[in-house]
This record gives sequence, C-alpha cells and structure tokens, in this order.
Amino acid sequence: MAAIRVDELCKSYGDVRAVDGMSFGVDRGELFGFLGPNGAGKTTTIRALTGQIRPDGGTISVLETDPVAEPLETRRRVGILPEQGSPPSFLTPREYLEFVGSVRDLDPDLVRRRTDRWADRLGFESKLDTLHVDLSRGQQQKVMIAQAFVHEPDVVFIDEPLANLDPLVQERLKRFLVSYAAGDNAVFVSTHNIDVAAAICTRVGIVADGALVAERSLEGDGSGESLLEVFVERVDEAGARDLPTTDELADD
Ligand SMILES: Nc1ncnc2c1ncn2[C@@H]1O[C@H](COP(=O)(O)OP(=O)(O)OP(=O)(O)O)[C@@H](O)[C@H]1O
Repeated sequence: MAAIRVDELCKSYGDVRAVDGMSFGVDRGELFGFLGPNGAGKTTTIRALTGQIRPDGGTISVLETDPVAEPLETRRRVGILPEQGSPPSFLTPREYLEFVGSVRDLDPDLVRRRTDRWADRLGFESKLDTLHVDLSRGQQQKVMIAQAFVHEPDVVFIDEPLANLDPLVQERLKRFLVSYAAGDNAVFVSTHNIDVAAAICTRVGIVADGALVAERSLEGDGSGESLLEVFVERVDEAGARDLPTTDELADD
C-alpha cells in the first residue's frame, strides 16, 4: 500500500481548473519531488492531501486515511510545511513547539529534547526564547521546519523547503531529508528548484496544467538527459507554457 495515493484528483476554483485528473503514488522510503511551473496545481494538490480543501473528484489516501472523510486523522499523522506559513507572532519557538507537541499528545520531555535537537540542527538555539515577531523570515522558516518534524511523522509534505535559508542550513536540511526518507518515511517535496530535486529526490513527478505529465526515477538513471531538459520538454508539450526559444530571447 502506497503511503500517498492520488487517483484522478480534480479541483476547480470557479472557472479555474487548478487540478485536473492528477494521479500518482508515493511509497515509504521515497523522497518524491513535485516539479511544475507557477500555477500548475502543486499547492492545491498538497492542500487536498492534507485535508485543507475538499476535492471536486477523484480519490486520495495518505497513510491509509482519507483526507476528505477524516481530515483531522490525516493531519494528525503527517507533517506539513506550508509554502508561506509563519509561526504565531507572539509565541517563542520553545512555546510554539511545546504547543505543537501537546496537540500531538507527545511527552513534554521528549518535545524538549527534540526542540533542542532541531535548534541545534538548524542553528536557532540563541532564538529559542525570542518572540517570532522579532525573528527574521529565515529564522521563522527554521521553526516551521521543526514543527513539521517534531512528532516524527511517517509522511511529510513540504512546499519549497529551502526558501529563505542560508546555504549552510540548506545543505544540512537536504541531508536530513534524504536520511529521513531512507528511514522508511515518505517525504513529498514541492519545489521549483530543479537542481535541488535532482540532488536529493529518489523520484520526481512533473506537473503541468493540473496533471502529472512525466515521472522519472533518479536512482541509477543513466539516460544522460538532464532533469531540466525533461521538465522543459514535458511542460512545453502540455502547452502550459509558451517557452521562448533561445533565438527569441536574443531578439528581446
Ligand atoms: N483560492 C483560490 N482561488 C482561486 N484560484 C486559485 C486559488 N488557489 C489557487 N488558485 C488557482 O489555481 C491554479 C493552481 O494554483 P496552485 O497554487 O495550486 O499552483 P502551484 O503549482 O502551487 O503554483 P506556484 O508554483 O506558483 O506556487 C492557479 O491558476 C491559481 O491561480
């Protein structure tokens, strides 16, 4: 049984078909990259899989829960790092992670230990008792990463994981994500950063116009065709983007 299963998912906002017949699966042990141009339907898919919006059609399951019928149960079992989420302004990182731990019924001592470990891993030890409102965007992002993992979920959804992080922390986080997936967890990463996806993902799915248009395993791949080439070719074929040729760019 796949950790994440999506079958013919559809979701429209008024006349806009944000997701239109999306299908794919992700197994435990995979670090799955979800790549696609702006507006392709990536965030909408994550929001459906984490019980935040109700799809118009199709079936989805996450860790054998149904995010449509039992959204709270799905959310209890997964970690979510939203693209533009921020921690509550007038709590400190320590207070917020304690709160997240209590909502998830974790032992307070365990939460304290994990809080210290995350602060050390991402380098925000000196900010643990500073109000979020007084933290930089990158420091807030580190706290959001910690809250997504504090309960050590079997499935984690991450929208643009490396946004706002300095290069040292990016490297640490990339290594962590690889080892976390290898520990029999499913890590689902939506990103525009093709180089990052190529470096850390075990498999990628390319999304255009609300559907998966290509899938590619990155383990032991010997085709020589770069992920960027596959991305441009498939997104272009799907008609999602009228990409200019090099000559057209030179004419501008
Ligand atoms: N709440 C909303 N109301 C109306 N339209 C929406 C809403 N959310 C998303 N859309 C539209 O649905 C489509 C898919 O949006 P979505 O945010 O899922 O794309 P995305 O792939 O995550 O894009 P990006 O890479 O730019 O974050 C877009 O055309 C967007 O304008």
